[in-house]
Formats: sequence, C-alpha cells, structure tokens
Amino acid sequence: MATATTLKGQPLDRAALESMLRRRMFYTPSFEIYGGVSGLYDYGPPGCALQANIIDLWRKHFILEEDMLEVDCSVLTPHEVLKTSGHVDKFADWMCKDPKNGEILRADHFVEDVLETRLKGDKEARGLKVEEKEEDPKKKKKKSKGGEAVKLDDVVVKEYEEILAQIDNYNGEQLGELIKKYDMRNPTTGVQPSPPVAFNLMFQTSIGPSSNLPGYLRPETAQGQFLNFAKLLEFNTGQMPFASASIGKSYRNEISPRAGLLRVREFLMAEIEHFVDPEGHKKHHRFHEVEDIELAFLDRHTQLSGSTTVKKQTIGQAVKDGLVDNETLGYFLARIHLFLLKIGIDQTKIRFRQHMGNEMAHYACDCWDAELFTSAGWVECVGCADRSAYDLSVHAKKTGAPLVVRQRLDEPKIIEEWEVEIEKKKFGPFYKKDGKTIENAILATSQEERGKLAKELEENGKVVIDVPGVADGKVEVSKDLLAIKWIKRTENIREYTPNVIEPSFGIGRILYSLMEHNYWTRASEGGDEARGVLSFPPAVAPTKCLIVPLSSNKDFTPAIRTLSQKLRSAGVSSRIDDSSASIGKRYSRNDELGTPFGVTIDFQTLKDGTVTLRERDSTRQVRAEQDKIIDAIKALIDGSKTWQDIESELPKFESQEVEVVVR
Ligand SMILES: Nc1ncnc2c1ncn2[C@@H]1O[C@H](COP(=O)(O)OP(=O)(O)OP(=O)(O)O)[C@@H](O)[C@H]1O
Repeated sequence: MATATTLKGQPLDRAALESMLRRRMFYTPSFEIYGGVSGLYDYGPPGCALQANIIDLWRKHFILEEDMLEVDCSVLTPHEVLKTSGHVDKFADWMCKDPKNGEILRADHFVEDVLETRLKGDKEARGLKVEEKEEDPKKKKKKSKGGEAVKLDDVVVKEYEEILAQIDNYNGEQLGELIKKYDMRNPTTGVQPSPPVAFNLMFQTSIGPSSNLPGYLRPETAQGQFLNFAKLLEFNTGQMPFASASIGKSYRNEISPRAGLLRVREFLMAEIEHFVDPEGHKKHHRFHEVEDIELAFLDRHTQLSGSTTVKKQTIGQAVKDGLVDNETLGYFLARIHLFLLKIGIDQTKIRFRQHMGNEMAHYACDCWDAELFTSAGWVECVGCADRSAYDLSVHAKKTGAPLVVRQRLDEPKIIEEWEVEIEKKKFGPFYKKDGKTIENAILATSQEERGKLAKELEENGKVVIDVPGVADGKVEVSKDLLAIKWIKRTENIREYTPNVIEPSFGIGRILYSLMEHNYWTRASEGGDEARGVLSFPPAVAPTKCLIVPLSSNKDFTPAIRTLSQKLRSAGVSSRIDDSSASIGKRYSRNDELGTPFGVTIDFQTLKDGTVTLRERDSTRQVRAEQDKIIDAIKALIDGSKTWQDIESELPKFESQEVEVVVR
C-alpha cells in the first residue's frame, strides 16, 4: 500500500493534521467534558460551513442538474418497515470477543490488522521499506504485542495478501476459520478471540409512551424514499425514469468505531434512488455526455485473484465490455467522479471498487464503491448499488400498496396467465385479522407458483400458502375461498416494478478525505514551525474571505464595516481578524482554516479606497478599488476566473508578508 501524502507530495502527518483540525474546531469529540463517546463527533463552525458547502454543491450537481425529487423522511422507523426491508435480519457485522479482557473486536478488521502487522514484520525482517498505514492516533497509545520483525514463508505471504485483497468477501464462519487456521491472537492479550457472531448495527428504540411500537433509528435514508414511491411517481406525472434524493442523518451502532470521522455512529448521508424501467438494459439518455470520462476500476475478479491493481478505462468502454453492468449505473459512477473532483478531491486518490459476491448488501445485485485514498488506506466514501426491484417488491408484498409503474401500451397485448380470485365475502370473516396479510401473500405469488397452486387446488380442494408472520408461516386455504384460473385478456397497460440504482454518499467520510487531500505545510524562510494550509477550492472553503486591517487602529473601523457589508451583500462569507497579531500570523491562521482570499485594509485604503487581495496558496497579492476586488472574489468563487486571470487584470502588490516555501 502507498503512503498517504499531502497535496504537495509531503508524507502526511495525520496526528499533526488532526490536531490542527481540532484546534481550529473543524470537529471535536461529542460530550468531551464527560469523557466522550467513541464514534460521536460535533462539528464546529468551519466544519459546519464546509459540510454546508459540500451539500450545497451536491444539491446543485445532482438534484438541480437531474431534476431529482428531494424528500426529507423520518429518522424513527417502525420495526415492521425494517423487518420487511431485511435490515432486522441481515444488517449486521461480524463481532468476536476476547475471552480474557472482554474486548469486542470487529472480526474482519481484526483479521485485517493481524495479517497487515505480520506482513509488516516480514518486510522488516527482509530489510524492505515498510509503507505505513497510519493508525488512529488514539490507538497508538495502546501497548500491543506482535509486529516483530519475523520472516514469513513466501507461500504464507501470498496467502495473506490474497486474504487481504478480498477481506470484505468473508462471512462470519469463514472469518472464524481464518482466525483459527492462522492462529490469530488479540495483540493486547495474546489470546485468540471467540468465533464471530452477527451483531445487528441498528439502534433500537420504542415509539410512543406505551412502548408497544418497536422501532429503530434509520441506518440509511433509502427506505423513506421507497415508501413514498407511488406519491413521487404521481408528483412526477407518472413519467419514468426519475430519481428521488434525500439528505439526512443515519445511525449505525458500529462495533469498533475508529479512524476519527471515517467510522462514526451518527453520520450525514446524501442518497439518490434512481427508478428505472428494467426492460431495455437500463439505458440512460445522458450517458453520451459522460462516456469519455476515464475512471480507475478495481473489479471483483482482480480482487479475487489477490491483486489490487486498478484498470483505467473510459466509462463508455467499461459498459460496452460488461465490466459495469448498465448505462445508468455507469452514468452515476461518472457523475460521482465529477462531483468528487468538483469539491476538490485528488483525482489520483479515487478508485471504483466492485463488491464481491459475499460483500454485497442483501438488497444489491451489483455494487461499486467510490473509494478515496487516505492515511487509513482506501476508504469507501460513496456506494453505488443496483438494488434491482428488491425494496419496492418486498414493501409492496407486505403492504399490498401498488409500488409499480402503469404504462399505457402503444399496441394492445394479448395476455394468457393464471389469475387469482378471492372470495372476499367469506375470506375476510374466515381469517379475521390475518385476512389482509394472507390475501397479499396470495396476490404476490408468481405465475409459476400459481400454476402449481391451481393444480393442487383441483386435486386436493385446498392449498398451503407461505405467509411469514402468520401462524407457523403456513396457511391452508380451501377452494371455496380461492380460485386460480387460466385466463386470456387484452392488456392496454403494462405494469412493472422499477429497478433502483442507488448512489449513497457518506458526507463525513468525503469531508475528512477532502481535508486530507487539500492539506499541506509550508515553513517560513526563517525556519519557524511548519504551518498548515488547507487548499480547499473556493466554492467549498468554509469562509471565503478574511478581512485584515493593518493594525487595530480605530481609523480602520469604518472601512472594515463598509467592506464587510459589501461582501455580505455580494453573498461572500467573510471574517474580520483585527487582533494584534502580525498580518503574516493572521493570514497563516486562516490558511489553516482554508480561507482562500484575504483583503488587507491599510492607510492607502483610507486615502483612495483601494485594498489588497491575497491568494492563499501562492500568497501573491493584487491591489485595486474595493468594488473591483469584490467582483474578482465573486468570479474566483464561481469559477468564472482563475487567480492568473485576476493577476493579469489587476495591478500586482508586493507583499510585506514573509516569503514562504514548501518544506
Ligand atoms: N460508520 C460510518 N461512518 C461514516 N460514514 C459511513 C459509515 N457507514 C457508512 N458510511 C457512509 O455511508 C455510505 C453508504 O453506506 P453503505 O451501507 O454502503 O456503507 P458500508 O458498506 O456499510 O460501509 P462500511 O463497509 O465501511 O461499513 C458509505 O459509502 C459511507 O460513506
């Protein structure tokens, strides 16, 4: 694995970056004065502004650009919804326990850590350069055994590498076998942990005072969008395809939150559910706009062969070759890529990794993750899954709600099929409260099942239907309550359940990666301590402009007020720093906050109304009248001009700031 570097190619010192981010209050552990709770963080002012700007660009890039229908659904979700969606039974990670100290370990992370430590030891023993994956700074404090320089057999090295390349593909039993086979021990105690068991990640609660409506905090925003499908389709005047989108918090009781903002228990998600007709190979009418975009792919077969080498290819070619299943999925992969670049993610640190069979969520039939390279290795930041018709089908089956599209056919169609007739007058009174559930289960049967049921009904005068949740799951229905007939009819309407392509963004992970990708340090020529800089693109930077008067002289106050008011009217966020620190210090404080522009008010301003404008990354300055400077800032933020354009248009100003160089 490569080592994480800063924007200028320096080795990334994660501890220094995190300390700067906390000092500048990008984020801070929640409930810190009570000792904190792992996996929970609060964002401070720059963190909030950065997040708001990312979300703003996300809304423009996806919702506005694609006419998506935004919804904001409840976080509290009744048990029944998540039982039907499969989350109650399957939304789990594998957990094992150290029998000696009771430590709880996430099984796949444990296997990964042990094997990586052993491979590192092997490299050291062979005298090879060890490329560090940065540990969570908090974890470093732990005293751990292992990691000694021990040479491994070549065959074993290959086996370890193959396991690591497909670490997400193992189920609990397989992880347990690996732990035993390779005698993996918890470095803290030297003891082998217990076999992995499934741990459901949802936070359970009860809704209402009587506690009789069990529920969960949602683990994703998707379900609310699916449940509103019929209304959204109507809102969209029945037109397909269309997409809904939602931005909101999700909650997962992660087994062992680590790596700061990258794995937390409460996080902001931005999710899109794009509903598409499954017939016609999920074509996308705007695919031609993105087909030449080159992406870095790590497909499932490459991972299974033990390799992590990416293949660079245009998305057009990848869809043509069948590497990416269809145009709609491909379109979104490319759009995700463009969004990440727009907010300032480093192009060389993005790859699209395909999920392996076992790794895929219970609802997905194909899935690609946009992974970003950070000091914690490659991290999934956006999941892009083809959820097929899974969710709409299961909710329709459970509730009887028509989560389908009805489309008028150009040519009428003759249909021959099995049709179910329920003797409603007798059926309801006979099954009482279970009547509706049993009826829905019968209506949800496939044509093949109906053929078999019709035969059974004729031969035995009754059938047995699978109805989960009623009696022992099997219900007998006699022929005086149900008929199944072979019929022929003319159809003018086609009814189908749409498939869903779901790009799902974890905003916190993207935000953290963005901070790493834009971080670098520079030192003054005088050899002062290296100063951090966050070179965010102006559009996402938390504050756009710093106003610095030359000194705290009261004469500057009116000019400061006028400038700050003008910037506010122009919609440019600004902060005033009129502290007594030197101008250089004040600028470098704001470089740490990623503020791209600085305006200095000096005695010249009082004479002729001109101010200087400083660009954060080059520290170069120009001087002009305030209105010209404000226009320049606006153009730099909206991307219509570059700093070079501004330098060619406005007179240069020689800075008194100490020259800085990249260390
Ligand atoms: N615990 C978490 N903390 C922060 N972000 C998360 C967390 N879990 C998921 N996300 C974000 O939500 C997105 C979509 O969730 P998804 O269910 O695909 O993640 P996941 O596959 O469970 O992630 P992982 O395998 O890392 O646990 C992820 O791409 C990620 O950005």
